[in-house]
Amino acid sequence: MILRSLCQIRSYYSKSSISKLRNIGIIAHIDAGKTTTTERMLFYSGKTKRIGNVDQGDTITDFLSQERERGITIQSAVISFNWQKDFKINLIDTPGHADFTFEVIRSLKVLDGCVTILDAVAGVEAQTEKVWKQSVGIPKICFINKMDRTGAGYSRTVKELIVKMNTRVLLINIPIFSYDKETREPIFEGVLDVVNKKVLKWSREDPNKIDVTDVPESSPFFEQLSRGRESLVETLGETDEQLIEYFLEEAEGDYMNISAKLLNESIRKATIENYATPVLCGASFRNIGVQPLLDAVVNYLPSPIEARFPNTNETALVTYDKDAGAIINKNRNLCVALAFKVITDPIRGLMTFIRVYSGTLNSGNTVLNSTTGHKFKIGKLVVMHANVAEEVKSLKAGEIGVLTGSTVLDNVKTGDTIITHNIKKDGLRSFHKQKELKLQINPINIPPPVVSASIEPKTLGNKKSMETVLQTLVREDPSLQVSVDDETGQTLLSGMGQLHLEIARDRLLNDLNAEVDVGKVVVSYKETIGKNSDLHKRETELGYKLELKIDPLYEMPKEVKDDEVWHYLSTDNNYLIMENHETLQDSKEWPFQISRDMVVNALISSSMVALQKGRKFSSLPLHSCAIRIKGNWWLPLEATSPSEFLALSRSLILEAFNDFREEDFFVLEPIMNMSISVPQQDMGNVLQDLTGGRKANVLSIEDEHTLSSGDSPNIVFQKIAEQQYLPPDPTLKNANLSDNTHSVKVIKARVPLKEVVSYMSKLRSLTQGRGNYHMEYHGMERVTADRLAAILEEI
Ligand SMILES: Nc1nc2c(ncn2[C@@H]2O[C@H](COP(=O)(O)OP(=O)(O)OP(=O)(O)O)[C@@H](O)[C@H]2O)c(=O)[nH]1
Repeated sequence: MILRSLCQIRSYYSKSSISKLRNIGIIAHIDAGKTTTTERMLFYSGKTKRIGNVDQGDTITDFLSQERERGITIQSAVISFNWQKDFKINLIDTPGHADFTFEVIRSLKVLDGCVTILDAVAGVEAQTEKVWKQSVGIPKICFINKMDRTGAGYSRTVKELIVKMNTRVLLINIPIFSYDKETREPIFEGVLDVVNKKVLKWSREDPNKIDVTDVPESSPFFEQLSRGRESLVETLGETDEQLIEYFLEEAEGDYMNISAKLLNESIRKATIENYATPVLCGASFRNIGVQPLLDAVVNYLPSPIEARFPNTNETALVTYDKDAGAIINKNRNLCVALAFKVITDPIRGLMTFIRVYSGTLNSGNTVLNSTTGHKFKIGKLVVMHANVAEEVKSLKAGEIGVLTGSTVLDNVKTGDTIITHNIKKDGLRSFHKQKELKLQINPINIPPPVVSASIEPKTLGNKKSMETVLQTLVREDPSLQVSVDDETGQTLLSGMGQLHLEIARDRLLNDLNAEVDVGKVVVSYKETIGKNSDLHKRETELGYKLELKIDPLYEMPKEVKDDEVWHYLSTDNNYLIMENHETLQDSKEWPFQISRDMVVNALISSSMVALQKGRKFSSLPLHSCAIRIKGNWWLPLEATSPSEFLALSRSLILEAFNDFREEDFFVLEPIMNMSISVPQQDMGNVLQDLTGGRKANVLSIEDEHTLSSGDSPNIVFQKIAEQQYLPPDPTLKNANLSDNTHSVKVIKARVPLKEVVSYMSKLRSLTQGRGNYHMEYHGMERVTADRLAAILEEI
């Protein structure tokens, strides 16, 4: 039997088009098979006529030359396709490497649901754990991929999932195997569909062909099916009383008598409420299991009207209409969208990806960027199918599309909110000034950069064009930072890791044709202060008054006191703290000609310049400092520009810095959390190398599939994992667990980044190419005395 959509579950929910939209992301650890699975999804949906392969570098979503060369995803691609005829899926394939975490975070912001792909051999890996935690609140389904590999463990992975992610699971399908006639080795060939009570076996020759059979009592799969159903109903019953009622009365206590329709409704509810995670399995590379996964996406993940609304700066009343989608503050004319990604296409130019949350965005509309306060007219709107664009007249609530054209250039950046009128091309005036025009979807936090490289123009004549291409690069990827040293004039490009900067370098040289020299990747060190400055005050004849001091910021307070406001100074854990104004706090009137925002911005700007300069001890930017402004500042009522106030604050901050002497400064370095997988037999060598020259602080050593995960395990979920029905893992039966050569250990350690910048080649040589590691930023710590001299030399 040949089927496109296996379950063919007719839609039982509302038929409006928005209810048939799914904005989903594929998230996982590097190499779990995200791109391979996406390619199959595109093929089965009819979007492509042939299946692309990562290993041959011809996939649809990894279309950048660097992605194809390296076989990894670097930027998240957005692609739209249909499933079960009229469901539309907007899918984002996100990168798995930790250096591109920001790319994942900004995608998560606009997703309503996620598919988490796990490698059945490796289980729940470090990056999956991290992304899972970052996507808290977003409903997920799990796909256990690579079931065809030796050492695949379906049940082992499910157990890890429950314990490490603290989630209940709903086993939608279970793997089935045939056995090689000679070796008796298990061969993965399909799934037992627990919901629809079918066995599905995929043809090896024809990727479209599936053999679908019933499971009568005489079938060898019957026992697994009935236990699987029992487990499913029991888990769902804990939250769905109606299902239990039906089970006891209509189904006469027989798990087999509950219809697929009813089960699917209950699974959908449990998933959207984040009560449990549906789990499916397959081997995308062998084209097994992808169609049921697509069915699960439309059946279980939320549409935009069921998804949670993102946090906003002002409280917004959000109601949902089945046709119009989200309506904010009962204003049906209000369109709110978020720009979540900017790319520069060689042909189309600047493209700004947006997600519409409420209302309709029409091409040609005048819009307000509520983050910057700029108004502008938008040009053409398009919807992307990986790198192919389709022009559309409008984008409705829930949809993801792209703003194109020159008007976008300086008007929108990643994280900005756009407001416009649904119908009128220029209807902004009809909105409430404070309520609607001030509304912002909370910005995307950018993680701090930890490495940098110098960039120099090849000739002086190339300087201007270098600045322009660097601007393009940072506009596309705000997790890259460009800074210029005032004194030496040197430009530094900083990023999340070595790979991040290597990719940026390739992009600069090959795609943007920049005539520049890029220096070696070096660690970004910072410095901090060990004591408070005195209080510095000044009053000028013109009537300006300011009083401030500088404090070290060892730890952020859990809650900010009522009598002060904290402003984050964009990076390096620095803050401007403004104490409540002694006179202004009780009066509603703002007496000055210049606005409150201008005053705050002047203080922020002078603080940032002073802190960035550092250069007290070792010319490094300052980190973890707070500039505290006393509440008695003043400026002439008639002043129309903040420039005097800016100059005063700048000189007072520099004066306060003069209180510190050399011994009051400390150099800080980035410390990384590492998770290193090594064969047991090589563990001694790897540990010796880590704790010796690399100064690692080893936190734990665990078996690869340990369930403790190093953190304090949640007893409730450990119990749930013990009670969960799990079928046997035939592929693990033959594995000799006492054989050390096959056992993999995971070393968790904290290591200074400097000591592991090019660790991969060393690890590979210590483990004959079998070791692997994952690392992520932990925080900044003081450089130990024994390493300080060497580091100062390096700077
Ligand atoms: N045996 C087997 N290999 C697979 C399967 N799925 C993917 N692979 C292989 O695993 C490797 C990684 O696959 P990708 O699809 O690039 O993984 P990814 O998660 O997209 O990787 P990044 O984008 O770099 O994070 C490739 O060599 C694939 O051919 C599978 O089902 N079985």
